[in-house]
Amino acid sequence: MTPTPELSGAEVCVIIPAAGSGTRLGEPVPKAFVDVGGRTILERCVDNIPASLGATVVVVVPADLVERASALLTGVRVVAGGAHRSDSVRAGIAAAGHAGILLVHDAARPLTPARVFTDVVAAIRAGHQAVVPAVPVVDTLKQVEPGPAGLERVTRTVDREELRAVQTPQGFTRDALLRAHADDAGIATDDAGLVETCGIDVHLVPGDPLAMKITTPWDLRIVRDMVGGR
Ligand SMILES: Nc1ccn([C@@H]2O[C@H](COP(=O)(O)OP(=O)(O)OP(=O)(O)O)[C@@H](O)[C@H]2O)c(=O)n1
Ligand SMILES: C[C@](O)(CO)[C@H](O)COP(=O)(O)O
Repeated sequence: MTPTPELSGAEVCVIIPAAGSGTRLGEPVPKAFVDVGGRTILERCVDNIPASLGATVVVVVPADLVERASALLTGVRVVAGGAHRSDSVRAGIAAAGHAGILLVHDAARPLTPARVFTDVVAAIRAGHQAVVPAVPVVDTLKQVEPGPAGLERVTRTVDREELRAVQTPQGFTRDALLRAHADDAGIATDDAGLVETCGIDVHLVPGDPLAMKITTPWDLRIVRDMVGGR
């Protein structure tokens, strides 16, 4: 892979979609604003972006929380998101200026190590258009169909050796991410999925267990235990 000269010094912008409601978490405030050990998930997420990237940061929050987020965070641009994750990412892209490398990083992954960010950016600078952190799948996976009396029926066991669980930050050249979102059919749960649909190759770097996403109350409990908070 030949490094792409125009990307070797390209500016990086990290877009943080944080406009979700956290339905599966079930807290009384939107997920990014939930407290973990005295600080919001969102503040922790922003603080984890390594300074060595020299990145600009765009945070996308629910429209009624733009002021609150702006007061909590310094040195970032805060904009209002939309109904779906991809709408919020598009609002972030619109506020990202002309950075040549765009990272999209869930606010819901507040413990992501710096190494994951730097590996993603290094792989983009090395010439890849789309780079995603991923971890092996450790469970045995079954494909199912609806069955009688509400019990699903297994149709087959999936070969987990061919599967990876993807995380964020997901990194893209500006052109790749813009193309993917211009064509968005609204079905992908991540940005790499939209990029794949455009026919652009997506490559993987090692993810990290600490880049786990807070989705359920159990995840929140784990993260609170890890930071020594309530
Ligand atoms: N309309 C939306 C929906 C999601 N997100 C963000 O996308 C990330 C990943 O989404 P997820 O963890 O699924 O968050 P929620 O959509 O809030 O969760 P749920 O599906 O349980 O409601 C989160 O940082 C979330 O804030 C967003 O910015 N705008
Ligand atoms: C972007 C993402 O976090 C990658 O794992 C994920 O796809 C978000 O959607 P989910 O439905 O909450 O998994």
